[in-house]
Amino acid sequence: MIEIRALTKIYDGTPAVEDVTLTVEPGQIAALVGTSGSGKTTLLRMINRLVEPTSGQVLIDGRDTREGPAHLLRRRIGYAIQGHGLFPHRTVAQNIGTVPRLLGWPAEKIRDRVDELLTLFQMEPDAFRDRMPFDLSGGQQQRVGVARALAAKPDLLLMDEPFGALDPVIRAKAQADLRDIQRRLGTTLILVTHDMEEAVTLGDRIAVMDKGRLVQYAPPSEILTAPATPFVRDLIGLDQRPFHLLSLTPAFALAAEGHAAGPVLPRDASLRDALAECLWSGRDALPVEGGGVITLAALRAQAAPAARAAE
Ligand SMILES: Nc1ncnc2c1ncn2[C@@H]1O[C@H](COP(=O)(O)OP(=O)(O)OP(=O)(O)O)[C@@H](O)[C@H]1O
Repeated sequence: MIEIRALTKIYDGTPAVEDVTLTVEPGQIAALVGTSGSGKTTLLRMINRLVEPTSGQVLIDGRDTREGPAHLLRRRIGYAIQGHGLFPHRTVAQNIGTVPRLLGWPAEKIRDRVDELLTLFQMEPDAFRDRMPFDLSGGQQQRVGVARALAAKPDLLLMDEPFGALDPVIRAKAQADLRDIQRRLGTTLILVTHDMEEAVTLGDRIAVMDKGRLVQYAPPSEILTAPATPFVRDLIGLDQRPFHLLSLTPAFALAAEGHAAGPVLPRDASLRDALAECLWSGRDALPVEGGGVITLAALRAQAAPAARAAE
């Protein structure tokens, strides 16, 4: 469990982060959102002490992160940033093996771990382990960056806009992969993002920052339907609210008795995907993989009442 208590960072008399308190339960994803300059990166970097707090505390599983040297703390915490930050003159395998090597893992164990992670990220180990970063596509570099952050099996992973540079298709895939891997490994994840859709689909809870302060910390559905301040409402974007709400629910959860013609919707597709498919194919109902159908009327009901309740 990550406990952030009254954390503050002051630069030249101006607070970048002010009195932030929040807890992230083990195995959960917290998404940090807010306008540019609201203190998200500073907050994230105080957790692994890349930035030293002016005051306040961070506890990881009850232990104050100020106990012991910062570089040892950082070996226990995965960290992935936008633009991946790979070492350009090291192979994919050397990049992924960076922290295990620092921790003194035997060479064979590191090799196995590198291959395991490459396989997990759907990059054939024989084809990729000896490549250099410049030989990879942007999406592959990004996945190697995340694999490197996960290499030493950290219980905690910090990510700062990890998918910011990716095109929408690769981005959606990378997000799905991350969620899958995070669930499988039980990693606690704190993620900075500019993208509300990413925060809604990945976050168990969303932390909204405004001018260095935490203004709301709640599950996505609550942020969307009961924004705590006008700032949070603006950040969500009122016109996007129904779509964000639909993104929260997988298709199988709304599938009801009935019959519908045409191609089947994957059971894990979101209701937003279902709406897009209805509109695009001109159908009023879609069959869902594994049984049942989703109707346009059900999608409308799902998107609307919660949105109206927030008015
Ligand atoms: N090393 C520093 N020295 C002085 N001021 C800093 C430093 N780092 C950050 N700041 C200031 O602290 C504030 C918060 O910055 P931070 O990078 O945490 O915001 P952010 O929400 O991550 O922004 P963005 O979304 O643009 O990355 C900004 O006003 C920034 O200028």
